[in-house]
Amino acid sequence: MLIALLPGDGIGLEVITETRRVLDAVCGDRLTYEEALVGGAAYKAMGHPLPPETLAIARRADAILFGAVGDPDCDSLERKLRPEQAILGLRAELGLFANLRPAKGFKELVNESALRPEIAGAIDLLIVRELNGDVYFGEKGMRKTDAGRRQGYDIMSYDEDEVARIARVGFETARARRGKLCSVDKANVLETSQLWRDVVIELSADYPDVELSHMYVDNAAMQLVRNPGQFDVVVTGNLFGDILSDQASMCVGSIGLLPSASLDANAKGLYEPIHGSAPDIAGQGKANPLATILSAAMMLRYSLGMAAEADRIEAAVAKALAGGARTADLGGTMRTAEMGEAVLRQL
Ligand SMILES: NC(=O)c1ccc[n+]([C@@H]2O[C@H](COP(=O)([O-])OP(=O)(O)OC[C@H]3O[C@@H](n4cnc5c(N)ncnc54)[C@H](O)[C@@H]3O)[C@@H](O)[C@H]2O)c1
Ligand SMILES: CC(C)[C@H](C(=O)O)[C@@H](O)C(=O)O
Ligand SMILES: [Mg+2]
Repeated sequence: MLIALLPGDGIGLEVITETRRVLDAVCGDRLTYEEALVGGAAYKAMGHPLPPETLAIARRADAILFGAVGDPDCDSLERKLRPEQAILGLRAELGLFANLRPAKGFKELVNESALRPEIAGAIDLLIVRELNGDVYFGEKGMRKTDAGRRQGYDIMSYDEDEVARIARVGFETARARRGKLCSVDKANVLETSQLWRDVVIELSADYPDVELSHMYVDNAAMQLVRNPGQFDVVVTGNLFGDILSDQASMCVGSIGLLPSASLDANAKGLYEPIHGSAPDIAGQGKANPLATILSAAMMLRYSLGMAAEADRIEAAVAKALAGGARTADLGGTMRTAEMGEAVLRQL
């Protein structure tokens, strides 16, 4: 099976290196890789953050393993040339509309969580984030007001089909887990959210076995910290899901722990940590590679039909943590490669 390997920028390279070692140990030559430049690295070498060659490799691969994009050197570029356009472009071009971001506590880490141990111990939720629409992909620009003042705008919109297809993913995943779905919106203010809520309620007739609730996003942010154990599956839009998933990572212990899958209608997927290129620690061997290693496990399970191998990797990560493996984000002193080795030892 062919994997498109896209390390990207900053710590993306470091966390992909460790993940590749783990995949080699578990899958050997059953996986082959085509590596390509993406993000700031691609812009610097080829003048575009998502060169056609990279997109072609992503299209023909069975799955895509992605590090992170983002490079401060590119901050002054016009928006369409910035590194982040690469990940947005891949999501749009490949129709990766369903972003699954699981946040599951490790019992060994309850003391590293930002929450009290008894609350952190209860977190086991899945954020199902819509990934092809919302304010991310609406018309945007910069214009002048009648008074001659600069005005930036980004149009937020969802149509009912976009809402329905992600809501179905929410219902189906809730059905396969603990049967609870919380739809998060801002229906007290936004028309997009009112439509979102209406469509979710209409669909719920097909899922009488799923217990549906609705929550405004501001309350959801608070409830995630107060009592994350109340959530099973959370389905939400692109922007709210982006923010809530970073927040959920600190309930578990670190942003360096949360993996993700971005799936199309046929479960072809891109797999990446939820974090970015972390320029503040890039190149220093400080990054926690576990989010990417766990993303690779999701890849094996969802796109490659290798569930037993995925289980092995997840068990090895849990054992490494149980054995005291800690990078700096978890209050320890291990370097990125040492954390990779701690996982390898458990395999
Ligand atoms: N999917 C992606 O490629 C993606 C995701 C998020 C941000 N970004 C981009 O990354 C760049 C940096 O953004 P940011 O600083 O807001 O977010 P970030 O996630 O890169 O970093 C936020 C903070 O968390 C820390 N951190 C992140 N991952 C870590 C890890 N694995 N181990 C230890 N610490 C970790 C960083 O050091 C930083 O202090 C920006 O260009 C942004 O657009 C890309
Ligand atoms: C880099 C950025 C475009 C991206 C997003 O907002 O989706 C990131 O924050 C993420 O969570 O993957
Ligand atoms: Mg994000």
